[in-house]
Amino acid sequence: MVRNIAFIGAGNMAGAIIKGLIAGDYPAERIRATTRSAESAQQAADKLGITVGTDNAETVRWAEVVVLAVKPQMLKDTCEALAPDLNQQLILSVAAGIDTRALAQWLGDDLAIIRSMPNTPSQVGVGASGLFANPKASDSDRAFAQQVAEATGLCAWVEDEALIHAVTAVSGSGPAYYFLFMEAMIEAAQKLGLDAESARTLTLQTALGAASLAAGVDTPVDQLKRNVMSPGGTTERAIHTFEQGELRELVEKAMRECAARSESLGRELTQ
Ligand SMILES: NC(=O)C1=CN([C@@H]2O[C@H](COP(=O)(O)OP(=O)(O)OC[C@H]3O[C@@H](n4cnc5c(N)ncnc54)[C@H](OP(=O)(O)O)[C@@H]3O)[C@@H](O)[C@H]2O)C=CC1
Ligand SMILES: O=C(O)[C@@H]1CCC=N1
Repeated sequence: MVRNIAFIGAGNMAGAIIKGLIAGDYPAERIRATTRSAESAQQAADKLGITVGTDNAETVRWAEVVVLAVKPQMLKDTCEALAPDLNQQLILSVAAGIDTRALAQWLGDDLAIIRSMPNTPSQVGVGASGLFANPKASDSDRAFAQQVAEATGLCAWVEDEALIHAVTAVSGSGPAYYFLFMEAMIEAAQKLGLDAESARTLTLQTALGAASLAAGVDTPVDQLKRNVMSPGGTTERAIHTFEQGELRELVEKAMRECAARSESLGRELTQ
């Protein structure tokens, strides 16, 4: 299914999705985007190979699908300015925290609105998105949103919108947790004596290998972990150190904080 898609915002997240779509052979001439400044529009156009302008109204009138990809703090003003130019386009919002009820209030009550919580690995085709559709979205709207999400990776639907907060804590923000872990491993590897390049490549390949293995076999991750841990061996000492440092509790706490921030962001910005 090919529809004219307008991205309002062409930053990190929109750029990741657009790159994924184009890599999956979605026709570039059916994708346009806007930014605030002519300078950033030019930069995004050069980077993405699509038309990028600064005229939201014109771009939205051209579109059949409008993807809201500005920061949540900008969303209310952006939506209210767009509302007069909407004519039953499907709305896809990637903004954290802002629910479909608020979006409908700002954009128009009758609109089909689908929220997507994607992540930046979408730009290399390994994204993970959570999707929620309001009741106005048709099966074909849902199919289109799923097609966009699957062009950049995999997706899962939630039927309770509140679960988008949980999706944000897992996959939306999740890449940053792994990047932090990689950063910490690279730093520690250098303290153990490896040069910077070896520290980096060995860390990244290990992350890639572990994720590929976990995704590629049916074995549960705790068993995969045990497969690395020889009794009385080296890994056991490292894992024991993580457990003693209450890594699990810390991960749960961090993810609860993330979901709570998604909720409070929504409350703050939709009052
Ligand atoms: N980054 C991530 O990992 C994820 C982000 N998200 C969500 O994606 C959304 C965008 O985040 P991100 O891509 O990181 O943000 P960026 O700051 O990278 O991009 C924001 C973009 O919005 C543009 N913009 C701002 N105001 C307007 C406007 N009124 N009209 C048109 N364009 C406008 C900016 O243009 P200019 O440069 O000219 O200001 C810029 O291109 C957020 O709502 C975030 O919650 C969701 C999942 C993951
Ligand atoms: O940090 C944020 O608010 C956005 C939403 C999910 C990932 N980045």
